[in-house]
Amino acid sequence: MVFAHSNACMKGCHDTEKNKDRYRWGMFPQRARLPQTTALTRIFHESSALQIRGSQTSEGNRTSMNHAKHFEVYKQAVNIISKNLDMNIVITDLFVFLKDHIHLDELALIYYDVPKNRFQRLGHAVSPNKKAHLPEQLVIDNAVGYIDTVFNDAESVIVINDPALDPLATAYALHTGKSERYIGVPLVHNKDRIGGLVATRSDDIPYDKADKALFDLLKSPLALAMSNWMRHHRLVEINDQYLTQKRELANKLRGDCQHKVIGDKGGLREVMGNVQKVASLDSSIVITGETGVGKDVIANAIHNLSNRRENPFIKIDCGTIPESLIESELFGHEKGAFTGAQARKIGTFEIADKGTVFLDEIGELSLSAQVKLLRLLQHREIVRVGGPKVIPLDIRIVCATHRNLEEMVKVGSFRQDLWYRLNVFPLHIPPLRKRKQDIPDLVSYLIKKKSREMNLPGRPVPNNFDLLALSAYDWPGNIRELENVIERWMILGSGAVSFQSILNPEAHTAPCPGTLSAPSRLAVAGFESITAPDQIMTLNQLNKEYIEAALKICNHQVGGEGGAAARLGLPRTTLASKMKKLGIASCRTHKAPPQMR
Ligand SMILES: Nc1ncnc2c1ncn2[C@@H]1O[C@H](COP(=O)(O)OP(=O)(O)OP(=O)(O)O)[C@@H](O)[C@H]1O
Repeated sequence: MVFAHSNACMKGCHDTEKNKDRYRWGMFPQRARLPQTTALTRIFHESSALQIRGSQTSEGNRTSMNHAKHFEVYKQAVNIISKNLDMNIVITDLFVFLKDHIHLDELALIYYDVPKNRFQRLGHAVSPNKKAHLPEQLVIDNAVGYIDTVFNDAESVIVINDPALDPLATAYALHTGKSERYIGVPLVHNKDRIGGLVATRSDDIPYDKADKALFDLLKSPLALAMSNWMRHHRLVEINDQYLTQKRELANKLRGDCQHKVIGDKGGLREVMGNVQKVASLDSSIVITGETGVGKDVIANAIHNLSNRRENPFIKIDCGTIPESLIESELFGHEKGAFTGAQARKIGTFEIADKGTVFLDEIGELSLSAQVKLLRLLQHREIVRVGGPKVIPLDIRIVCATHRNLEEMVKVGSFRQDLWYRLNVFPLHIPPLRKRKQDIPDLVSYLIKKKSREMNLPGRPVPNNFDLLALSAYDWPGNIRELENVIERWMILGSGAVSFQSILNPEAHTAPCPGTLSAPSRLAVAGFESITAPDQIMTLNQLNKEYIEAALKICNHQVGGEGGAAARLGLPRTTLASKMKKLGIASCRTHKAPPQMR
């Protein structure tokens, strides 16, 4: 048996008659001097001294294998073992082959599955008339100790003619219900204990020295094959894990993205209508718009609504890659294509085959890269830098720019033919100041997003006053700026700080209509009654009136319980400084200054 005896058993064996049935010895007498040879010739050299049964038809039919025949058997076995990565096929083919050289009814490759603490059958072949097979999995007591004992003598082939003498053989015999004879060889590769090859025979004839010689021949190639299989298996497992993770992330991303185009029913209704129309086609798209309006978001939406959604979506920011590298980034390069190209590099387009490439800031693309991009768009193929090979690709190009590409075409810094090829379907994203109706939805979406990112237990809710302040702002940085403002607001403590103070209203609010003087009840009532532009006042005016109204209601008490600060949800000091800034006389008729804490 491969994983043969325990120490205790071995001891006992020396003292009993049964020991004769259970013999194991080093296969090859130590040679005084071995020529410097390869592993293969060494095995061949050593094994040639042994007797191997030429035919299994009768025990007496043994022939001394000559050098050439021995080598022939080894060669054929190696051929079978290395032909296939599937160990089941290897063992089945090996079983058929070995039957011409040794008597066996069953052949199995086994290994010890450490996490599951059990022996596992990996490849298996059996004679058609054999009914009870070695089990697929088997648990024995003290498996680790048992394996230690077996592998400490890893150079030996083990023969067990009495299963009672070996714990694993005993367990197998209990399972099959038969007392069989076993021959096995432990497989070690690079000092790693890989597993073992086990054969059984059901007749009464013991395995002998010639059988052992044959098994010894198999151990190196089998150990190598099994080690390769294990590595392959591990890689397949890792690959599967990555694919699962990738699928989950893609699903999550898709899920996020589906809700991410805020304003699709509002200010982006028209844009999203066009996205729906063009997404499933392969037409190139140019997205234009100011910085931060959501060009990335729309490019993502196009990919996710297209038939390419299961394939890669890769964004390249042409503005951030040095001009000297951009060609190699996009199209890849061959080894030695230029100084420093020490290995072949696969470019983004190749990686994104069957998917979408989003070229942000396409206006930054060098003229030579523009030529290559044109070739991709015209012929659906690329050539790596420094390479002769034409590589066909199936890519959809979406690009974006905040530069005026038509102007660039006019001055010759952007190729006209490429511009026509790209600009099949232009999409313009309006700036946030032109779609302020989206602000409330964007705000609640961004608060939700930031709360998640910042791991906050609850989500702050802005009041109407806050929303009005946000709507009055111009948003030169568009949604990216809104996102930053919200993050700052949340970090500073949403209840304690107003958006106006973050936005610096003096610089960005709409021009002051001058003489507007809305009744303070507008402020107190939450502005529901504002219905016309001339009713809008500046936020400073509004703030002032609102705070004055609150003070009046609170009997001019600023701090303490029931004071205006508490009612306004502000720390007393914050309200006091606002009052100072807005020119509101503090504690005009304050009744209880000591209460101000
Ligand atoms: N419609 C939208 N719904 C939700 N979030 C959005 C929307 N538009 C933009 N955003 C968010 O605003 C931020 C900026 O958006 P994005 O990067 O897409 O802008 P951009 O136009 O590509 O900017 P740039 O021109 O600087 O590259 C991102 O965090 C994005 O998630």
